[in-house]
Amino acid sequence: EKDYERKYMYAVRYELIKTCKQTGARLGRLHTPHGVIETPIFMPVGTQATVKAMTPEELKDIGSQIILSNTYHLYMRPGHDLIERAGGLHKFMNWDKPILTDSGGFQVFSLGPLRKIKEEGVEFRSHLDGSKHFLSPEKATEIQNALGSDIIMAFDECAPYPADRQYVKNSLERTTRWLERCKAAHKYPERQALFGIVQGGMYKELREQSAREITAIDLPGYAIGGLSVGEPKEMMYEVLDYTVPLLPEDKPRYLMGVGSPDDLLEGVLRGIDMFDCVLPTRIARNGTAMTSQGKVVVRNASYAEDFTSLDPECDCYTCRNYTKAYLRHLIKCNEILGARLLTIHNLHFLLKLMENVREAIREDRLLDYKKDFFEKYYGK
Ligand SMILES: CNc1nc2c(CC[C@H]3O[C@H](OC)[C@H](OC)[C@@H](OC)[C@@H]3OC)c3nc(N)[nH]c(=O)c3cc2[nH]1
Repeated sequence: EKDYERKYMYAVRYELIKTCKQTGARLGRLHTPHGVIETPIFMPVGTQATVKAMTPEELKDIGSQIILSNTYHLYMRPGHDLIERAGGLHKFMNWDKPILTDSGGFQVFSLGPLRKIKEEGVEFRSHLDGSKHFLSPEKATEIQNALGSDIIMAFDECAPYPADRQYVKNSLERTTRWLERCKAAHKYPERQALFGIVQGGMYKELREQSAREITAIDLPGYAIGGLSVGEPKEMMYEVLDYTVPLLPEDKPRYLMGVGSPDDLLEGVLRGIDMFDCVLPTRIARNGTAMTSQGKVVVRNASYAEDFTSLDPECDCYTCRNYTKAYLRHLIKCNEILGARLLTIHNLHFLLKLMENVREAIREDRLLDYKKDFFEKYYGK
């Protein structure tokens, strides 16, 4: 039975190991064609088939189990057909662990006025040369089939924030129809897991409607979309409070576009298993580090002669070998090594945070861990 399910029912199978007695947090394993992923997990973002400034070996050294890449960007450049001819995204970027790709929905919607939404799909202009393009559920699925990612996301509309109730209702109902079309167009369900995405904005009844409609479609996993779009943190947590319980316990739950350390912890407490965010890599390139003592902006003059390591409690390559003064120098000179060393540290920091979270769940002490972390990182 297990083997049958493993081989033929789903490309990705979630194994719930335990639920933390103190909270709703879960410890799990995600079995994929490219390996097993321990959850809760933070997934580094590699938009253009690379996690910026990192080699695959460095990503593995810091504990990355899965990385993300972007359908919209890869379709635009170098083209999903070229990547297919290269043997698929894993081969093209020399990454033999799991890959998750977004459907491009979020990207084309964030292109703003350049795009027109219709039942058929979305017409938009390329951010590179202004040429006209069209993305539909079928096209987004075809692109991800060509890329060969282990987890592919449904083509959805991430409603803007704020958005009026009727708009959000029409949008979520179209997203459900689009999910049916993605599932019908999906060529390899036995080796690429299609995840549905729950929408519904910040409206309780609409979130309940979307969760009902999306989970009525049998899939290997489900995401909560339409959050981390500028709404207040408390609002996002409230939406999670009433949306997560509507998702099936035996499938992975992915909160898209989240997040900062506090959002990761608050999401885990509410039963989320998977997260992605550009934050750690993006702020690294601007010279900001996430450390056990909170954020450190190495560019600040106060670090000019600070010959201590970035984070006394961190054992990453950067913290073992370089000082704040040297990192500040590299960032001030806009040296590539500066971006590399801070990216290594920030990704290691978040991956280590999630490893500590998994251990805390295992030992039923996640609330205590969260309290300690908040006091040290946020000073509260
Ligand atoms: C930040 N708040 C945020 N990001 C949302 C992403 C995109 C995630 C996407 O966000 C970047 O693309 C722009 C990342 O590339 C830079 C992508 O990684 C490859 C990542 O793909 C999973 C959403 N994607 C879909 N399909 N649907 C959503 O409702 C949604 C909501 C998000 N909120």
